[in-house]
Amino acid sequence: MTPTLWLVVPAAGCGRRMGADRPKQYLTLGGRTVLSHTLSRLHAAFPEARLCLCLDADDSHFNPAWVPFRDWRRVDGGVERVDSVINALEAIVAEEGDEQALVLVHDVARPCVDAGDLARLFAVVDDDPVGGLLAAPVADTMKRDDGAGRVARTEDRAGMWHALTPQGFRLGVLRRALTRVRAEGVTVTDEASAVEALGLAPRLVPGRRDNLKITHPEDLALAGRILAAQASDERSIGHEECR
Ligand SMILES: Nc1ccn([C@@H]2O[C@H](COP(=O)(O)OP(=O)(O)OP(=O)(O)O)[C@@H](O)[C@H]2O)c(=O)n1
Ligand SMILES: C[C@](O)(CO)[C@H](O)COP(=O)(O)O
Repeated sequence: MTPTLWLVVPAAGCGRRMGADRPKQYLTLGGRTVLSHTLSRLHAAFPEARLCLCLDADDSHFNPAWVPFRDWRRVDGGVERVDSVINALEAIVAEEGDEQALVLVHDVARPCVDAGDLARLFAVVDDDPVGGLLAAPVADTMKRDDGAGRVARTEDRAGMWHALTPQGFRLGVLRRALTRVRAEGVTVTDEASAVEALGLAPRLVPGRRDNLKITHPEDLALAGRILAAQASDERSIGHEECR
């Protein structure tokens, strides 16, 4: 039997760096919330997946109408991202008997994720014994600061990648990795770091650099321009196909 595909969307953050009057996933682009855009992108790529949405227990902004999935459930987020994802995995384990179920974890703050990237990531992680993540090769020169606003040194950018999301792993591997780093007090900012701490090497799946994580105020307008450009490209491709 084909293992189930689960999508975990951490959406319980407060958007401190955005500094808005609400969590950034509830800011709007083109009249729709960031959360709605992100879930629509994931649903277009994986309409039959099962969704586990991590929301703050006191979230007063969420509207279930923004969830396009037929099979979805809400779990309470945790203090940190890793706690939110672990809460989702525990809810999945309670429903899913198969540790081989594939779990893709995607930030709600990444609404511009490309359908082709999603398809390529799924194809890789569905056929890999470890799993992997979308990532973009570093194209800028990278500086390490001295803590006082000056350059301490330039880092070698060869072989450096920006980790993006989704990041995809088998349920058993991911649950073991995240619970272990939390138990050991190891701080991780993505799922792949926890899997690496098991001594495993996730696959790097090259992804588009416009898979932006909305983090700072200027990112919102940039994400809006990316979404508009992607929509325009889709319309022009649609016209081409009609000719
Ligand atoms: N306790 C947390 C913290 C973060 N997230 C989610 O993890 C993703 C990436 O986190 P980040 O971009 O840091 O979002 P925030 O934590 O909201 O931002 P900030 O750090 O600026 O507060 C976001 O989709 C966020 O909603 C979560 O589900 N639970
Ligand atoms: C998971 C992630 O998006 C990969 O780059 C990133 O680590 C999230 O970091 P944040 O500080 O929680 O936004």
